[in-house]
Amino acid sequence: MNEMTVTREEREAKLEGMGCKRKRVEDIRFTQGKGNYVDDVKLAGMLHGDFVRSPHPHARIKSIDKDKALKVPGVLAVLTAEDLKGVNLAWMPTLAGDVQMVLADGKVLFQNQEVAFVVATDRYAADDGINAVEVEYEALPVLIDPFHSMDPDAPVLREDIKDKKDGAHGPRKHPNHIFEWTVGDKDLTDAAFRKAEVTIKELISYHRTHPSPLETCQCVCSFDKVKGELTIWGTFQAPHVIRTVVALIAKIPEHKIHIISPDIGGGFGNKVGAYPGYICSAVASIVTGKPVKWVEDRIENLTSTSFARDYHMTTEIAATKEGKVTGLRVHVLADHGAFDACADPSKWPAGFFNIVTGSYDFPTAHLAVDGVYTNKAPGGVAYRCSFRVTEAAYCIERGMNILAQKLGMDPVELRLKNFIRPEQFPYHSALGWEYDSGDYHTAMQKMMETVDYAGLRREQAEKRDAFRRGETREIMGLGVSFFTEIVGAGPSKNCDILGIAMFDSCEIRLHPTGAGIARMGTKSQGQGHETTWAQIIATELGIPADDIMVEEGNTDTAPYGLGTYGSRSTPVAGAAIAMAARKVKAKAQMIAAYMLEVHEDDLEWDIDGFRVKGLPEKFKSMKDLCWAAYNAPPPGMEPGLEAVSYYDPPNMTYPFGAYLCVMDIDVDTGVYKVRRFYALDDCGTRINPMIIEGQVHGGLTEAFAIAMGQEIRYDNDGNVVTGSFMDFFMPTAVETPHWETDFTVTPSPHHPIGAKGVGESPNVGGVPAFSNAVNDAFSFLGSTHIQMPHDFWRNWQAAKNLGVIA
Ligand code: PCD
Ligand SMILES: [Cu+]
Repeated sequence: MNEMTVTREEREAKLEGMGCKRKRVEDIRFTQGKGNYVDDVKLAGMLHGDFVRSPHPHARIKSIDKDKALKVPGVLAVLTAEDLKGVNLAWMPTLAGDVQMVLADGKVLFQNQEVAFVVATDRYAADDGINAVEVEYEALPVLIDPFHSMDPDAPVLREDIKDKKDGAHGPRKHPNHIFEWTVGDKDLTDAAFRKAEVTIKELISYHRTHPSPLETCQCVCSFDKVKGELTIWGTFQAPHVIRTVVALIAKIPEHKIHIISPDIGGGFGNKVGAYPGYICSAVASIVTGKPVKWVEDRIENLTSTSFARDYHMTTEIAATKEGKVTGLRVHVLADHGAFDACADPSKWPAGFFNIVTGSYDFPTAHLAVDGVYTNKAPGGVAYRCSFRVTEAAYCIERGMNILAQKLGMDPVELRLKNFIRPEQFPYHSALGWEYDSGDYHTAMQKMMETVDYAGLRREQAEKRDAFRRGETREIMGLGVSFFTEIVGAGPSKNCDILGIAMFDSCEIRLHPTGAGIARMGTKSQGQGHETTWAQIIATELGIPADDIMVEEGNTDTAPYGLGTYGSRSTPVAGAAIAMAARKVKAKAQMIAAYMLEVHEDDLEWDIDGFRVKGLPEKFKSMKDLCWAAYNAPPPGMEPGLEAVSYYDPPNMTYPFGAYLCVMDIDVDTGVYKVRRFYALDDCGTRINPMIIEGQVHGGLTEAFAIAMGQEIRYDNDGNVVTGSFMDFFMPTAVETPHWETDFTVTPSPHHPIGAKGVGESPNVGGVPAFSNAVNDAFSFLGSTHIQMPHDFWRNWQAAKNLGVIA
């Protein structure tokens, strides 16, 4: 038989299945400039829309005069909130149960808020039109500091709900209060603190930042009046959700809405939410009968679409003298900006922040989160954050270091002492999660051995002595972080978006010659799904990955799914892919049994086909079975070979990792050098090790950016002072450190292929590693906690505050 002349290894290798460092198939077009992005969509007669934006962070709108703008050559329409009211679209629902202005209705609440939408024949005309719109504002007092948002005399921001006593998540304490969310056992935790031998308390702030993908948010809307159909090409991470939301709010039947996410130039959570640009373009297309394109510029992206973080976490840990943790108490003040447009699953006002107990066995914990309004842009969940997990990991990883310092213990030793032990999995955390699997000690041990942790600590001790003797002005920091992520939203029992359950899907159709197409409800924005999804199918079905075309992002053809964010694609859609493949395989097995004239149970799977147990020469390859499925199926069986799976995961997955950053800081200038960065990730079964490495490199670079300088900062008057790449730190290859990656493999017990997500992990674990390195460097000078971002200026400032420079 032909198959027998090649070795099993060769047959296996030819598939390029799971575990293979398969080259990214999408990069063939990306590296040749042949990607097809939203801005590449150019339709006949297409118009361009752009926004008049508010220079004021808080002001009443006294009047909007569009007359002059409408006289500008090329300008066809100017939309304001008054126009949108006619179609009931002046406000839109947010994913967090709040409502948000599409165009400023009576007042503006943050700088650069959308006030009017100008539609013109080209972008230049639209811009001239914008300059000609006359808006009269009456400035109002500005609220920027979240710690003052609930002051008795604070300006009331949301007049639309000022008398509403109840919000989407329970009672409100103040007109600027959004929600209070509490989890855990308060009495037990308070008791643990009363009994504690050692406690720490620190305000740990995670500043506001922004995902700023290379490609900004954009769309092209085209309404066909004759058919009554609306087609939208957009930078959507979740195309099906957009379709359902458009159907619900625009009252267009869902089958007459076509959402297409073409190639996307990075998403990072920025492209999950719904923005005024989408609604205004759709309305403009309906009004003008022409396609309308809207493309955000960089400043608009940084200042008005989904920000990230802005969590202020008062963190307390109780412990014994020996360093065993006995309780955790955290209060978070969450700054949501002008509207609560957080993209968490709807039931979770603070996302999965209750993963804040981290990798440690806390017998009890209590968490309270207060969300408040300020005069800042809305958003909240984006930037490799998987629903506030980055904030939680930063909180506990800084907290553990602060505790170690107080106990005079090494931060690694403290962690080893408190880790959840392998035999405790599945582990029930004090704040309500069930961790699926983990082996933290092994991962930490591997990190320590690889980097020679003990040797690094000795070197640090010598350097500190030399510093004290005045022989050097450089201090050395070792930043340890050990994170546990929670990804794969999610089980419909606890996750939905506006009532839409968070399953995901895959449809596989094999063609007669043994090639096929697979479609999912997810949407790659650069992650490489076209490569990795085919690898899962290759291993499951014995068809070379090269013979499988992966298609995502078209709601007309893809099965319904919730999209790509929160590292959910591998845990949820990845499972659906395996399940759909197994359905296909079950049918193929029946066909093989018929062709080989044996009972199905007498067959065994062998790399790329079925063989009769004990009779190795009796074999049918998957390729043979594809042909037979269409052209010679067993009597009574319907032809064809395809299947679809909608997968509702039983639990989330809990990837983890051990990171170490070695940093040197010159105290006189604040200039830091990242000497070494080691990242060990455990994401269970690894589909493509090269893609994982790329994901980790990208995520660490973002973590470096955030920890070491990137910030969306407002001055006291409400001006965004970091609204362009002139001021917003965007590391290039020059600043970016070298990354060392490593791994352990602890499969997820409930996932069909044992895989956990990985895309977000490096940001979750990376930020605390950098921040702990800086803090560790300064700790021997008497400092406990220095605020991020740790740019040169702040490091220099820290040295000054500690009295080491005059
Ligand atoms: N075990 C394992 C896992 C995983 N993987 C791979 O890796 C990746 C990833 O994955 P994941 O983790 O599952 O995730 P996804 O879902 O897919 O994605 C998402 C993520 O992803 C990341 N990464 C990235 N990359 C790129 N390039 N771009 C972008 O944009 C991005 N973004 C970011 C973010 S931010 Mo959010 O949205 O915030 O929530 S979330 C996120 C893909 O490809 C996959 O397949 C493998 O291989 N294996
Ligand atoms: Cu996220």
